[in-house]
Amino acid sequence: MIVIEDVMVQFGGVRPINGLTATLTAPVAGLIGPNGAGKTTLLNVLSGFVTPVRGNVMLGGQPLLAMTPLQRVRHGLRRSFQTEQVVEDLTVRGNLKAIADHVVAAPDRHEAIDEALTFVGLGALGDRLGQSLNLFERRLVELGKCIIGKPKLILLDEPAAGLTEEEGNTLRELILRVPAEFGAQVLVIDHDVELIRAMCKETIVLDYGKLLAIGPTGTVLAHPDVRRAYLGEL
Ligand SMILES: Nc1ncnc2c1ncn2[C@@H]1O[C@H](COP(=O)(O)OP(=O)(O)OP(=O)(O)O)[C@@H](O)[C@H]1O
Repeated sequence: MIVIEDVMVQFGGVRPINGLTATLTAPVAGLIGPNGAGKTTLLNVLSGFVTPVRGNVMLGGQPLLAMTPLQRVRHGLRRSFQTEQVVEDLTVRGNLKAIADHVVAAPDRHEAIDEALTFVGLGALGDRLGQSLNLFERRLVELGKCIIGKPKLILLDEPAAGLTEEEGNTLRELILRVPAEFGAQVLVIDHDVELIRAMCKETIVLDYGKLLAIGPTGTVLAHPDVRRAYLGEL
């Protein structure tokens, strides 16, 4: 469960997050909003790259904001980025080891990496270099990195962007299995409303840094303010 209390982020005169209070409990939750709504900034607050001027964030009952990004990773926070972060001159296994080294005890690392590779279907590609991977394989490596070492919360920024429909569906099915199989909550940012509808039981909508709506995804997407602000309806 993520609890966000009165969070404000200020960059000069801009407030990309402006007094946001919200609690997300669904195993797979969605985060949507128009361009510039503050979605990426909220992910940056959760992962520790942006420090709010005020507010509080709790993950699994523990306050996050006092932790460094690495402490948050050790506390169970994982993140994938819009542009995937696969290291080109490491193998697939090496990419997973880079995170396992921080979050899994040495004797258990090999098994944790094998488990993640098998889950994402890259068992046969463990020795391939990052630079030889296509976009879908890179997304799978990213997801593999996210599930290593008892994650509590996985933040996915547009996980299916640029993938074919079939690849997107495969990734979606894997993401939906994560809460039950790895015990982590997943928060997905995406502009694809149908993807959010298909994946997320609960959705939060931001608009200019403020909460526009939160609740069951179907209810939220039918909300007149959301349809106006986000879906462009009058
Ligand atoms: N480092 C920064 N300095 C100044 N302004 C920033 C900074 N980062 C973000 N902003 C501004 O904060 C606002 C929210 O940006 P953010 O990237 O969080 O929105 P977003 O909802 O993720 O948008 P998109 O869907 O386009 O990725 C925008 O007006 C943006 O220009």
